[in-house]
Amino acid sequence: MRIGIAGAGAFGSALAVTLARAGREVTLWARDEGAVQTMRDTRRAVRLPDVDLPAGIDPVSELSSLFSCDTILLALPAQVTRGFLEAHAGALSGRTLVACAKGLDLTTLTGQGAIVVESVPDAVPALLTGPSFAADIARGLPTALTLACPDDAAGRALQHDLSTPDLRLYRSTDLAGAELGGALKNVIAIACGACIGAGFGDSARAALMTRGFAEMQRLAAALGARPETLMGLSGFGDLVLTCSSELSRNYRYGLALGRHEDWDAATTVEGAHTARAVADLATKRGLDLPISAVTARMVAGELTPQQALETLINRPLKEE
Ligand SMILES: NC(=O)C1=CN([C@@H]2O[C@H](COP(=O)(O)OP(=O)(O)OC[C@H]3O[C@@H](n4cnc5c(N)ncnc54)[C@H](OP(=O)(O)O)[C@@H]3O)[C@@H](O)[C@H]2O)C=CC1
Ligand SMILES: O=C(CO)COP(=O)(O)O
Repeated sequence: MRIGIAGAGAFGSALAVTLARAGREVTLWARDEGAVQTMRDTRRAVRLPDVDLPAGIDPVSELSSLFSCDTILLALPAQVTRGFLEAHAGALSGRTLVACAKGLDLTTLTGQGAIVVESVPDAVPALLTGPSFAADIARGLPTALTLACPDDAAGRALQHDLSTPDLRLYRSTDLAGAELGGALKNVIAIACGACIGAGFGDSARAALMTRGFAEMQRLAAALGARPETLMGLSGFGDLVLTCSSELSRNYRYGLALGRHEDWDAATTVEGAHTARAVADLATKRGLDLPISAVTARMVAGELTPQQALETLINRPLKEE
């Protein structure tokens, strides 16, 4: 069985590496012909420093090679997934499509699993998410993730196809819960980074993580997720990792906001887009999500971290 991966960024490359090390044949697609040629010539990943590509990985720039795979992992930025799937819906018909991005689509306010369902209705939709840095996976460090697939039988097969000796996959049928956990934690990670960057301290960060998790649960429940999914790897697990490690781009972006430092706009920071989407969803559904709301306003340059803190701490006192 050959596994296709769309996107040879950090995550797509890391997944390709762990799968190929476990003996799977992998077609790794990137849009940039030059990058593909470099990978073929050097057998090194272009977006992951010092990572060798095992022989089982075939880097390609022709979409036809990707579309010949029965199972395709979508490791593109969250705002790119829908356009990619809609443009190629015919060629992707009937495939198993595993969304790997973590973010809500800004135009439709939908998660990555729902995008697969809507864009390619006759595909088998699935989602791979949870606490994992690409660099850790590529180094062969132990990692546990959630594989969500509404079709239990297809999910069981996929769990075996995508698990490796270093990558332990837990199964779920709750696509909505898994996609929301991975997307929403990025917003809270930006808030936590800003908190530490501005010097508000570890206690304040713990409060943001806890109250941020309450917001994640509130929004996810309103959108039909199962509460227990948010308690697992895709929700709580990824929240802990992303809010506490400088390996996270979302957290580092927050640190830069807190320190009033410049940030490279080309870096993938999913939480910046998702913060806006969450603010829109909260307005539409009449939900109170104060940490996400101030984070969206910080990202938009409408609030400084100090103003965001004052907004949160001066809210009316309430029961926990
Ligand atoms: N990095 C990580 O540790 C993890 C990342 N993820 C998630 O994976 C997703 C991707 O992240 P990551 O791989 O790190 O991001 P990167 O920034 O490393 O890579 C993004 C990739 O997407 C490609 N790309 C961007 N726009 C397009 C487009 N319009 N059409 C085709 N390809 C495009 C880029 O190609 P080009 O180089 O040509 O611009 C690049 O190869 C994110 O949602 C992230 O949250 C999940 C878990 C861990
Ligand atoms: O999702 C991730 C860890 O699970 C990667 O986080 P960043 O996108 O913030 O780097």
